[in-house]
Amino acid sequence: MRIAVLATGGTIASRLAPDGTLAVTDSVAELLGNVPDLADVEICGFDLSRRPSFTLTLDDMLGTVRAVRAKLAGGFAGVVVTHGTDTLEEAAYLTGQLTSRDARVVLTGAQRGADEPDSDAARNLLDAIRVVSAPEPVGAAIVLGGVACAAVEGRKVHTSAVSAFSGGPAGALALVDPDGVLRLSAPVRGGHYAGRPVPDRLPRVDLVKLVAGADGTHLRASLRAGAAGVVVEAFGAGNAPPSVAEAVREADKQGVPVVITSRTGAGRVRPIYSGGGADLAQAGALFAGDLTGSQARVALALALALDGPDAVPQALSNLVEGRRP
Ligand SMILES: NC(=O)C[C@H](N)C(=O)O
Repeated sequence: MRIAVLATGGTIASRLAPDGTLAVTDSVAELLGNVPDLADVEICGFDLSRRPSFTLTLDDMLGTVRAVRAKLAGGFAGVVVTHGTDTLEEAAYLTGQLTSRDARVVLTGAQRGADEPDSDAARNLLDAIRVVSAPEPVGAAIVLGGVACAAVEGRKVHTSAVSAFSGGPAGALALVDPDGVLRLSAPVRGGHYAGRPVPDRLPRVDLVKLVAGADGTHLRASLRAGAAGVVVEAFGAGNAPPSVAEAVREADKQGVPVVITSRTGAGRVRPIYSGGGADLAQAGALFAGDLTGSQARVALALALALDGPDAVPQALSNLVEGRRP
């Protein structure tokens, strides 16, 4: 089986500089230098960039998705992307929606630089290759710390631990260790835009997190900055005070969709509270099920780019429910 490894940078390709900071240094050849030969797996490496992921935009990530698709179309059975973990969840959500749900595509990274004595860099890359080349495809996934979770479910949940990614309520797709891959479940969502061209660029979509006492200031600032959509990480089951609902009404009048998620990070948002979520819905806000704020932001950008503003409510509901067109 031929596997392409696409390197974009991140800690997995970083080393300690003399001043104690981490900087991206390694090429894909150096990353692959630590990977032992695996029976029946031929690996080809490609350098896409050498950047920490906190500098990447969604448009940069679209470039990675184009490269993934090109390798799959060009005869590779699977693709591994090495990536910084800080924004891996955005890259994975984009990749997972723009490639088939059961594609052999795995994103990985590391939490400790390649030259730290207890680095997880080499192990994670090897695990990613094990998962992407497993006899039974696991589906588009994030692999770190011995766990595979669906690309469209994963979120970074720890700043420094090697088990930094969780599939959230959807859980794990598989466990991976030197004995191989133990499949646990199949992805239920993802692949929604697998049959569509990768957009040239994505519109600006902002994410506004609410704190106690918050008002509509930040939502209005996003409107002034030209956002084509805004996601709000609201309280609890999707609540916000009346001053935010007022700003939602203004956005609605301007034709800018506002999407409600929860800052809790798990569970569904529902417009059930009078003076809270019910008023947001009445003001025109859409509710994004159980998507996290950063997942909903990428989902909304994709929906605006590929379905158009009028179709956003239906597209968002399909993305939340995992319905494919
Ligand atoms: N662990 C990591 O990869 C974090 C790094 N700052 C990055 O996202 O590029």
